[in-house]
Amino acid sequence: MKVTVVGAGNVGATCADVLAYREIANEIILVDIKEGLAEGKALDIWQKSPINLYDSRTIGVTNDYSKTANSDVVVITSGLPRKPGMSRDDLIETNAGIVKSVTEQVIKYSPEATIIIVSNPLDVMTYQAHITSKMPRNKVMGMAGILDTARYRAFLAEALNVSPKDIQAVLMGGHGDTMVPLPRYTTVGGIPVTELIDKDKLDAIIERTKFGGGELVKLMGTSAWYAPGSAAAQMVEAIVRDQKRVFPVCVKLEGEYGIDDCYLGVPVILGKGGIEKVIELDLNAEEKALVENSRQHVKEVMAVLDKLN
Ligand SMILES: NC(=O)C1=CN([C@@H]2O[C@H](COP(=O)(O)OP(=O)(O)OC[C@H]3O[C@@H](n4cnc5c(N)ncnc54)[C@H](O)[C@@H]3O)[C@@H](O)[C@H]2O)C=CC1
Ligand SMILES: O=C([O-])CC(=O)C(=O)O
Repeated sequence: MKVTVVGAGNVGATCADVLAYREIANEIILVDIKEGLAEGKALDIWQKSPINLYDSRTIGVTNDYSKTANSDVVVITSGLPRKPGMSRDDLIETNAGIVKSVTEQVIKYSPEATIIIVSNPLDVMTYQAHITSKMPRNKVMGMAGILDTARYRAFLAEALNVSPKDIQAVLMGGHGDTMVPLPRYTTVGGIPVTELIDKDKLDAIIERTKFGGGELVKLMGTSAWYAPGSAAAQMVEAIVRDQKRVFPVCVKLEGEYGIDDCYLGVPVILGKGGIEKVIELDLNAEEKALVENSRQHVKEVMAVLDKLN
């Protein structure tokens, strides 16, 4: 399997590293616009292989998309990260141009690839890749839900003093402050979380999750990369190994949840066909209202993108 990661910055290089050491793909191409950066990071990851015992080959290139030809999956992480005080939406103008030009190059050399967008603002950059690539919705998707649920699960594991492995959760909506963690679909070793934690504590964890990206931006002056890079690699793994994993993924909704033509995070089945199924949950009135609020926000940012194109 051949996987390309565009953007050799914090998230892209982490993703390539996880893909390599977990041997998710045997050939990993790292691309960046900055001369030498992708070559250097790919070489560093390759030189780690005798230590960590893997044989996936990582190769870096500066803007040479011919080397990405016939990739099975392409992860797009190129673009600016936010700084303290910024929202993800503030990145739209710069990142839309980057995602558009990168998608054109990717599709030229790998017309059959499945594309995973990571660049922010996530839902709207997924929309940008979709309109540029003109690919069906099952092959163009955005990574956010695995990361957002991972934050939620990690906070819960800490509060309950249990292993994060045993916490399962669903989260829906856009990748922003309007995201919707769903306590009714959160379990701890099969036990509904509501039986194990007070409502006040759970509400505080939900609020922390919604602003989880911003918490890290404030701490580091730039955004997170270990969990985001690993989350993107987990999506690649589900596709290349045809695992049929159930994850929250950003996808174009076409009538599901009564929503049309909007890119939102929803639970899906991820396998070799990309998004093989959108799972429709029977949301209650309160959950529906929260998802609708998120939909409206994403739609507003999609309208900004329409003006840029
Ligand atoms: N979806 C999500 O959950 C997450 C999204 N992000 C987003 O991912 C993006 C990348 O974040 P970081 O890796 O931290 O940033 P970074 O600044 O470390 O890396 C971005 C890389 O993209 C490269 N780049 C810029 N234009 C390019 C082009 N036209 N072609 C190829 N490469 C190009 C830059 O040279 C840089 O190396 C940001 O937009 C960030 O907001 C970050 C974390 C989570
Ligand atoms: O917060 C950011 O800007 C990056 C991101 O999307 C995240 O870490 O959730």
